[in-house]
Amino acid sequence: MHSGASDRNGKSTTVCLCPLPPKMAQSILDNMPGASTGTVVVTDPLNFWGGRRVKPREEKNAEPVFEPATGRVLCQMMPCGAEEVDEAIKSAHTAYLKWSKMAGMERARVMLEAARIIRERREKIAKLEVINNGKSITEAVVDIDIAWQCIEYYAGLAGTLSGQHIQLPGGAFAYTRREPLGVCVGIGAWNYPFQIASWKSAPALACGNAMVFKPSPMTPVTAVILAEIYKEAGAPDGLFCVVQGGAETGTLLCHHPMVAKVSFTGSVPTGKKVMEMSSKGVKQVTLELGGKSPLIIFKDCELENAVKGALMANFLTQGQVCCNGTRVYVQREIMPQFLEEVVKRTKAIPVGDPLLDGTRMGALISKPQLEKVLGFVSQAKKEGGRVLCGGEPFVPSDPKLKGGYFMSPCVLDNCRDDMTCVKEEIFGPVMSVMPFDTEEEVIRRANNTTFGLASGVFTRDISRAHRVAENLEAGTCFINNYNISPVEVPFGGYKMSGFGRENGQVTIEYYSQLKTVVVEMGDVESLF
Ligand SMILES: NC(=O)c1ccc[n+]([C@@H]2O[C@H](COP(=O)([O-])OP(=O)(O)OC[C@H]3O[C@@H](n4cnc5c(N)ncnc54)[C@H](O)[C@@H]3O)[C@@H](O)[C@H]2O)c1
Ligand SMILES: C[N+](C)(C)CCCC=O
Repeated sequence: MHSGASDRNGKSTTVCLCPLPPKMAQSILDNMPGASTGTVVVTDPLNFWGGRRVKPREEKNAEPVFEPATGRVLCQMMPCGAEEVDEAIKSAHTAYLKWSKMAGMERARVMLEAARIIRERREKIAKLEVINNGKSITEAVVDIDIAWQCIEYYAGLAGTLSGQHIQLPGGAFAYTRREPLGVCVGIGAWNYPFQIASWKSAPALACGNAMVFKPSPMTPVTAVILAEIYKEAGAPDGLFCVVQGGAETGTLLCHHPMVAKVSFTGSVPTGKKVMEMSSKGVKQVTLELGGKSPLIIFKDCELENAVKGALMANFLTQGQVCCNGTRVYVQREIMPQFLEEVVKRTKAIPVGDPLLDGTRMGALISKPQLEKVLGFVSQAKKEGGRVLCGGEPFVPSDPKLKGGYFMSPCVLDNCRDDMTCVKEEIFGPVMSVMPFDTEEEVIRRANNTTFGLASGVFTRDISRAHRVAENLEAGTCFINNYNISPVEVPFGGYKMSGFGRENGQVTIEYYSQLKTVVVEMGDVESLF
């Protein structure tokens, strides 16, 4: 099937599109209830623009996408090139022209319907996420819940966007208008594929923008589900588009002249490139980057909670979480009790088939990532660290999981601030534990990093808790908990962990712009 598209000079060009009716895509989720680890192959197109799934113009440069729990090929990801990126952005711009003229409450109704549909299909979406990402189904369902809650939250804000009236002398006045930016680009990482797509699209759409989203090439299969749901909910065709690809496709998106803003989630090195590319077109940028966050446990803490907090801070999504509290500072007096309990709990974490309800740790995203994390454990031992548990490749007993990327969660002690495992982001299930003596000392050590994404403190002393939170250089500080993600509160980094925010009311500022209108009610008093 062919569809005409006009180029910049208005001449019509023909691009080979192979659209699928939206109902075809539903079949992928419909197959989920009966799916199990090692049985799914995704063959439908994974791009989405113009209100339909679209195959790339030429099926070339295909890259295999693996199921982390089995090492099988889940699908082929074919990166979009310049023509497809241009098609998607133009599709988004067409939708933006319509969507931006709607009232906030009209946008809200579409977003609330999208949130309802996601909620209704949460288990099916979560299952597909598990198959592509490797995280446990228990976590994935929570991730999908946080995704629809984010869309619901910004639907609530869509109708509240407003400006100000300012009275000026002589009857003159001014008012401000909060206006959308236009076509926004979202670029996602692989650890929370559906959630990241939702966290970026929800505020963008609420403010009247359209979005073109590029998932990580390692997790291409669920963002297109979100695109279908937005369409099903009544969004204009092109409002939320999905283009697949890696660095080259991402570069094309950042350079495209019709893109007003780039919201990026990923590593610091890539974030720097995105920032540099966006500067060429003076595009707004939001960077959600890496971290190596401190978790500080004082001797007066409620120890049971502190241990649970340390596990939550290190082992969700196989430790592949940007804001994890992987530098665990424990006041010296309680170190023995802490280590005994945290090692016992870590050893008891069920590792295995991520689709089983009892599993709490699935497979890491890829074989290279598994090998990288195991390399950090080896390096830690060379530098004097002591492995108290885990840190080894894990082969589940189920034969279908033999090729999966599993490892046992690891607790290291005898660590020092100058060790590689303490300085660098590992992005795997490795907790590095260190003793400290005083509050002043631990704040200094906790802040001695170029990162600044998150932090945590466990103490019963309410004054100390807030004093420590004030003095930690990080975008988030969890007090007596860790890695909870209420969408009502902003999330984002300090220092090299990035800037801008996602979630919370403040994020409206990052997806809109303010126009001032000054109204003269009298005559012009001219100097000329
Ligand atoms: N702060 C957060 O919210 C957050 C969340 C998840 C992951 N992360 C960070 O992301 C990293 C792991 O994710 P990753 O391996 O996908 O990161 P990555 O930087 O390798 O890739 C992130 C995304 O950028 C794209 N990309 C790569 N090169 C690009 C380029 N030159 N131009 C445009 N796009 C490009 C990738 O295709 C991918 O979609 C970790 O450092 C982690 O801390 C941060
Ligand atoms: C949902 N969390 C735990 C805040 C993670 C956000 C994305 C970071 O990896």
